[in-house]
This record gives sequence, structure tokens and C-alpha cells, in this order.
Amino acid sequence: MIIGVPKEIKNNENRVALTPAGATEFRKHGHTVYVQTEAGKGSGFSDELYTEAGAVILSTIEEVYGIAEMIIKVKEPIASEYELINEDQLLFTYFHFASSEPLTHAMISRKAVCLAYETVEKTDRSLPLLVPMSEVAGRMAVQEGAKYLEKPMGGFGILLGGVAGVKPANVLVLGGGIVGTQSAKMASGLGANVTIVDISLPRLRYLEDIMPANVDTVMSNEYNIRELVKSANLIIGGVLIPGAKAPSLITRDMLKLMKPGTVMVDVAIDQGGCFETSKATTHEDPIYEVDGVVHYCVANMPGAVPYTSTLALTNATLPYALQLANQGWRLACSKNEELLKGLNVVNGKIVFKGVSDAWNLPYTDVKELF
Ligand SMILES: NC(=O)C1=CN([C@@H]2O[C@H](COP(=O)(O)OP(=O)(O)OC[C@H]3O[C@@H](n4cnc5c(N)ncnc54)[C@H](O)[C@@H]3O)[C@@H](O)[C@H]2O)C=CC1
Ligand SMILES: CC(=O)C(=O)O
Ligand SMILES: [Mg+2]
Repeated sequence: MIIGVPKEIKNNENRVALTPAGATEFRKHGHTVYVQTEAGKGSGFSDELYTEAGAVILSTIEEVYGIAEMIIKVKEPIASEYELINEDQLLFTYFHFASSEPLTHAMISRKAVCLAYETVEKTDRSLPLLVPMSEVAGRMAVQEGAKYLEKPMGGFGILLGGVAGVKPANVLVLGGGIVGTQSAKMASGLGANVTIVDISLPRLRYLEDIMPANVDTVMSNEYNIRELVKSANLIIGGVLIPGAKAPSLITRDMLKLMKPGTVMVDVAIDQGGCFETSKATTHEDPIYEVDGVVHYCVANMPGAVPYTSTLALTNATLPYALQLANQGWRLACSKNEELLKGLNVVNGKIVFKGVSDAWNLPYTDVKELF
């Protein structure tokens, strides 16, 4: 198969979807890899390293989209890429369709085959291609939160861990999945008082068991969240209903209950966000304020730490990408349920229920397309 790796063009997105090690694996399986020049630069991989690994460097994004049967990317295509996408072309990347109606319509009209990293799902319901980036974003959420809690950055002016004789900060984590667990580990390690809320009692039970003593677990419901936001200094949003629009757990009226300078990091922004007042921001301009509350809503947080993120992401994606290249998407998806769940939009039809529900568009059972 002919594989194309474009350079990411989302704001400050320095990850790349394939490393030179991955290019070597594709070559060993008889595939041809085209990489856009400087695609790996931000992650520390020069064009020369790809060439040595057997890939061919192309100078423009148009050439990459023009030649490839499968495009491997990191982030969803942005508007300037839409017209480069061809009918039947396989796109393997994050899409987060439920947070973007224009992207959904664009991919329908391009008639491409869109296999989304974030909905590839194992039988134990884990999301193997989301996990590594959720680990990164969960950890980063605490770093970013700590930074914006500093007074000169617009925050309340509290140190997460406090010092002797002074209480630490209160950190509220919404969702105790991968993001929530990593955030809680980081924040508790710094000495903050952490509360994790989740709707899953077994998950809360597990977290209660493994977390240190400065982490509490609380059932997620409106009443409890309304109480907890009053004393929170940092709120981290990490809830997920796979493939669907995130629920708004923090409504606008709750901001009035918070202390001015409270910081809210909405990691779930890529699925539309779990705070009613969230709107996606960029690494260049990451925060804004509503009612005295600082909002950080960057949709590609791991893009800021590409050395870590590219390796973590490609460790997980490569085995799936190789299956797609070796067998083609139809055979690979019919043999592997995990990949089948990644199909979101196929040749103009929405085949993922969370996406059709998000935009009130018709749903087609993916099995009809085989
Ligand atoms: N902004 C960014 O750069 C990044 C964003 N993400 C996003 O972060 C979000 C979380 O991802 P993961 O932690 O991997 O998901 P996950 O599936 O591991 O965890 C989600 C948790 O939310 C809980 N949940 C669902 N509804 C809830 C509710 N009403 N109240 C409380 N908890 C609820 C679930 O029980 C689950 O434990 C996703 O939207 C993901 O796409 C992930 C990586 C990077
Ligand atoms: C998961 C995601 O949105 C990211 O890694 O950017
Ligand atoms: Mg405890």
C-alpha cells in the first residue's frame, strides 16, 4: 500500500504520525511510505532519518494527499486540507467528529474512509489509541493548571502543594478514567487535596483503593459537583462518552459559586468540552476568562510535548496501521472488531452512532458496507 504522512498544520501541533522506526516496519512489509518534508522536525526526526528508514520525502502536502492510499495523521484534517482528500482514501487519525459539524460534513462530502483513533476499542472497552495521549494530557493538565493558578497568569495565586503551616490547593477532577487518574496522581504527588468524581462506582472503588490518602472519591451528580466547585482552586475536566459529545457537568451558573481566579482545564474539549462555557483554544492563546474563572481549553495538549507524545502515540498506532496497510481497511476491519469500531464515516455515510446523534444526521450500520 502507499502510505502518506503529512506535516501537521494545526496550531503548534508538533507531533508526527509515523517515526522513522515505523517507516522501517512499513518498508519491511513491502509498503511505500511518503513523508512530507519536515513532518518529523518538531518531534526530533529529520528528513534524513526517514530517508535512511526507506521513506520518500515529498515537498508539499498536495503531493502527499495526491499519492497516498492511506493517510496517517495525528489531528483531524483542518479546513485547508479538506479539498486534498480523495474519494476512497483511508484516513487514520484523531477526528473527534462529535465536536465539529463542519468536519463531519466535509468528510461525508469527500467520500473518504475515516477511521478514528479515539473510537478504536478493545473488548474490555478500553481505547488503546486514546490512552497514551490521555496519559500525556492528564499529566499536563496539572502542569498547566499550576501555571495558570499563578497570580501574574490570572489565577488565584495559590501553590498546589502549599507549604508548612499553609493549606494546599483543592483540585477537583471530573472523570476518573485515564486523564483523571493521571491528573490525580500528579496533583496528589505535588501535595494538593484532590477529589475525583465519576459516575462509575466500580471505578471509584478502584481509585479509592490505589490512590494516596490525599485523594478522595465522590459520586458524580449535579448536587455534589455544585458543592465541590465552591472550594476548588483547579478543576480538570476528563469525562468521556466514547465518540459522543461530552456532557456539560459545569454549567455557567456554577461559575458564580467559584472563587475568582479558579482555573478550569477542559481536557475533554476535543469532544466538545464538559464545561458549558468551554470553547476550544490553541497553545498560542490557551486561556480566556468567564466570570473571573480562567478557562484553559486546548484541544491538542500533547502537541506541546512532541518528544514524549509522538513516541507514546506511535507505539500504540503502528500495529493497527500495519494491519490496515497489509490487509486493506475492509479485511482488516472485518477481522478485527477493535478496528471496526474506529470506522466513523465511510464513503459519505456516518457509521458511528455518537456522531450521527451529535449532528442529527442519518446513521448507517457499518455492516451494510461490507
Ligand atoms: N485536549 C486534549 O489534548 C486531549 C483530550 N483528551 C480527551 O480527554 C477525554 C477523557 O479521555 P480518557 O480519560 O481517555 O477517557 P476514559 O474513558 O478513560 O475516562 C472517562 C471517564 O469519564 C467518566 N464519566 C462519564 N460520564 C461522566 C459523568 N457524567 N460524570 C463523571 N464522570 C463521567 C467515565 O466513567 C470514565 O471513567 C476524552 O474526551 C479525550 O478525547 C485526551 C487526550 C488529549
Ligand atoms: C486525543 C487528542 O485529541 C490529542 O492527542 O490531541
Ligand atoms: Mg483516600
